[in-house]
Amino acid sequence: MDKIKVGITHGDFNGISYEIIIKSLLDPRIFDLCTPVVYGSAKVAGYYKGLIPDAEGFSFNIITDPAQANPKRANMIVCVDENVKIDPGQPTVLSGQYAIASLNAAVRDLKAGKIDVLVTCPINKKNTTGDDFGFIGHTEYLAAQFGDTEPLMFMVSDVLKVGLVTMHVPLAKVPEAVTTEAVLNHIRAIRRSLERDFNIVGPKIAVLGLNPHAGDDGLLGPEEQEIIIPALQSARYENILAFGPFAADGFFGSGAYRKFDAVLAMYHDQGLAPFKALTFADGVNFTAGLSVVRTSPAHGVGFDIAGKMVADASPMRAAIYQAIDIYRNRQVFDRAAADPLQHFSKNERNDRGDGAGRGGNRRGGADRDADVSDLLKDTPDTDGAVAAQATVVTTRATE
Ligand SMILES: NC(=O)C1=CN([C@@H]2O[C@H](COP(=O)(O)OP(=O)(O)OC[C@H]3O[C@@H](n4cnc5c(N)ncnc54)[C@H](O)[C@@H]3O)[C@@H](O)[C@H]2O)C=CC1
Ligand SMILES: NCC(=O)COP(=O)(O)O
Repeated sequence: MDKIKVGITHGDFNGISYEIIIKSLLDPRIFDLCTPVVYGSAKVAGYYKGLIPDAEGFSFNIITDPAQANPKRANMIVCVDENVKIDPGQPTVLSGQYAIASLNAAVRDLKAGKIDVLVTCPINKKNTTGDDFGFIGHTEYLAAQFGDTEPLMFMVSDVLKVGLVTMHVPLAKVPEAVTTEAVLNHIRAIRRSLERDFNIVGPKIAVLGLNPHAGDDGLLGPEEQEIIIPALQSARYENILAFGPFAADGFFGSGAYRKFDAVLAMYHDQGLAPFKALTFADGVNFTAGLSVVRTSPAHGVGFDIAGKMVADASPMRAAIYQAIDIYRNRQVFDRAAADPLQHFSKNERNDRGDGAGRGGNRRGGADRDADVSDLLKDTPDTDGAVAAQATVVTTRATE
C-alpha cells in the first residue's frame, strides 16, 4: 500500500513554522508513516535549519510535483521567489503573500489528488486578510474551496475534543450567531466527525451554555432556555447523545469533560482556552465536515519566539499523526458504510487496528463506561422537560 502523502504548508515563514516543520521531520520514524511534501522555500528552510541544533544532516529533497516525492525523505515544492527577505518575528507583506502562495499550491495538489491530506502551519490573520485572500482563516478558505458551507472548527487531542459554534467572530456578534439551527447543526457535525473520523460509536457530546452559570435559569440571559435547550431537544429526537447546557467553568474545573467524547463550545475562547490549557502539546486544529482532511497545530505563528529555537514541535507532530489517523479511519468507515454486508460490531469497530497505531483516538479520551443515565443526572434541567425527554430518546438510542 502506498504511504499517505502529507502536504504541509509553511504558513507565515517569519513565525515558528520552519522550526516546527524541520524538528518534526528530523526523526526518520516519520517516514515509516507518511511521505511529507512541504510547500515552501529552500532558502527559508536553510536559514532556520542553520539555527536548529542537531539539524546539520537534515535537507529537503527538492521536487516539482508530488509524484516525484521520495518516500524516505522530506520533500519540498518551492513556491516562493528565493530572493525573499526573512524577518523572524515580523509579520511582513511578503510573508503574508507567501503564506497564501504555499496554501494555494497545496490546495491545488490536494484537489488533484496528488497529496492525500493537508497539514497547515499557522498564518497571521492580519497580513493574509485582504484583496488577494478574502478569508479570515484556513477554515473559511477551505470550506469555500471544497464547497462545504458549514465547516466545524474541531480542536482535538486524546484528552479533549472541542468544537465551536462560532469561530472567528467578534465577541459582540456571538449572541446573534448562536441560533438553535447553528447549535443543532454543530452537534450533528460533531457526531458525524466522531463516528467517521475518530471511529467512536454512539459518541456522547456535552454542550456548553453561553452565559455565566449557563444562564442561572434565565436570570443571567435567555439563550440557554430559548436557543440551546431546544437544539438539545431536537438532537435527542435524532438519537444523538447530547447533554447540557453546562456552565463552562465548573464543567472544565471539575473534570466533567472526561465523561464525554467531545464538547461543543459557543465561541472561540470558551472552547480554546481550556483546550490549550489542558492539552497544548498534542493539541490539533482539525477542520471537520470537509471532503478532505486538514489539520494544523492548535497554536498560532509564535512571533514572540520566532528564530529563538525554543518552539515545541509536539503539536505539529500531533497534527501530522492526526491527519494520517483520520484519513485511515475515514477509509475504514466508508468501506463499512458502502458494504452493508460487512458488519462491524461496536467493539470490533472500536478495536480495529487500521489507524496509525496510536489507539487513543478511538476512545476519544472519554470515560466510555460513563452511563447515559449518570450523565443525565449531572445535566442541568432548567424546566424539567429536557431530562425526561432525553431519558426516552437516549434509551431508544442505545437499544
Ligand atoms: N491556524 C492558524 O493559522 C492560526 C493562526 N493564528 C494567528 O497567530 C497569530 C498570533 O496569535 P496568538 O494568539 O499570539 O497565538 P500564538 O499561538 O502565536 O502565541 C501564543 C503564545 O504561545 C506560544 N507558542 C505558540 N506556539 C508555540 C509552540 N509551538 N511552542 C512553544 N510556545 C508556543 C507563543 O510563544 C506565545 O507566547 C495571530 O495572528 C493569529 O491570527 C492563531 C491560531 C491559529
Ligand atoms: N485559534 C484557532 C484559529 O484561529 C484557527 O484558524 P484557521 O485554522 O481557520 O486558520
